[in-house]
Amino acid sequence: MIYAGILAGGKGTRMGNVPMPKQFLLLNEKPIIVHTVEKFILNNNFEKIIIATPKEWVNHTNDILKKYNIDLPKVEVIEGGSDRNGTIMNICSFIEEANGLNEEDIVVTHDAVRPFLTHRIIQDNIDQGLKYKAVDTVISAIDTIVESEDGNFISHIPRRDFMYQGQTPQTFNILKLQELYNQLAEHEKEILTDACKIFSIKGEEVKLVEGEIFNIKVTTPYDLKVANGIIKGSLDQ
Ligand SMILES: Nc1ccn([C@@H]2O[C@H](COP(=O)(O)OP(=O)(O)OP(=O)(O)O)[C@@H](O)[C@H]2O)c(=O)n1
Ligand SMILES: O=P(O)(O)OC[C@@H](O)[C@@H](O)[C@@H](O)CO
Repeated sequence: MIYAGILAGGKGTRMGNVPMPKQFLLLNEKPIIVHTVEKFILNNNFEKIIIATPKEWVNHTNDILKKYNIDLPKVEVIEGGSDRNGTIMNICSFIEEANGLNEEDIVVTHDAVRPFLTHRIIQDNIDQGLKYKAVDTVISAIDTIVESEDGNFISHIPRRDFMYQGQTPQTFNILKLQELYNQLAEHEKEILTDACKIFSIKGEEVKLVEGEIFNIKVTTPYDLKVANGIIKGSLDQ
């Protein structure tokens, strides 16, 4: 079966002094998370869409799903984990307890705060996720990427045509993801900036699908301004 996991378990500390985690802030009069969930509801392939939020925001999330008429039987709100990968693992455990797991089951995980993903990106993740055990959504690096181990001097400049920037969705075979995550030592978990790295540090292949430059992650107050610009631009067209 095909599941969606919406990662909304963060506190949004880089957004600064705002009254609620950024996924609940309004973008064109609608919470960011609602924009995101609506994109997933439009794809009929999902058995369940599981949203994971901080414990104290579960009720609020259910309330806003009702308010925007997306409180469908296939949408579930659960408690997230203490870090992003912990949230993904909570979603996998929820699926396992609710429906059991078999070899073919996949989960399309997505940052709640990337509201501009497209139907094409979701479908490419599903199609490739059914063929490969892990899938990452990426765009080609635009700037030259400079590596510095001490923050003072360049240690390496990799070839830009080999460089990409990771976005989400990231899609996984659920049993394989659980197997690899459970093999990780604590020091390995600490260096994970996303879930595809769970596969890559274990030498497992991760298939790439093409993202979009506008599939931004709302992380800082500046990003919220950009996001408002993107929405306004799409309404003007
Ligand atoms: N324990 C966590 C931490 C993060 N996330 C989610 O992962 C996505 C991307 O993470 P990030 O932008 O870093 O979100 P925050 O952790 O909320 O932000 P910050 O690091 O600024 O506190 C967000 O949708 C966030 O809600 C999550 O589901 N569970
Ligand atoms: O929490 P951070 O912003 O450091 O990293 C999270 C991201 O790596 C992850 O959410 C994906 O968006 C892939 O970029």
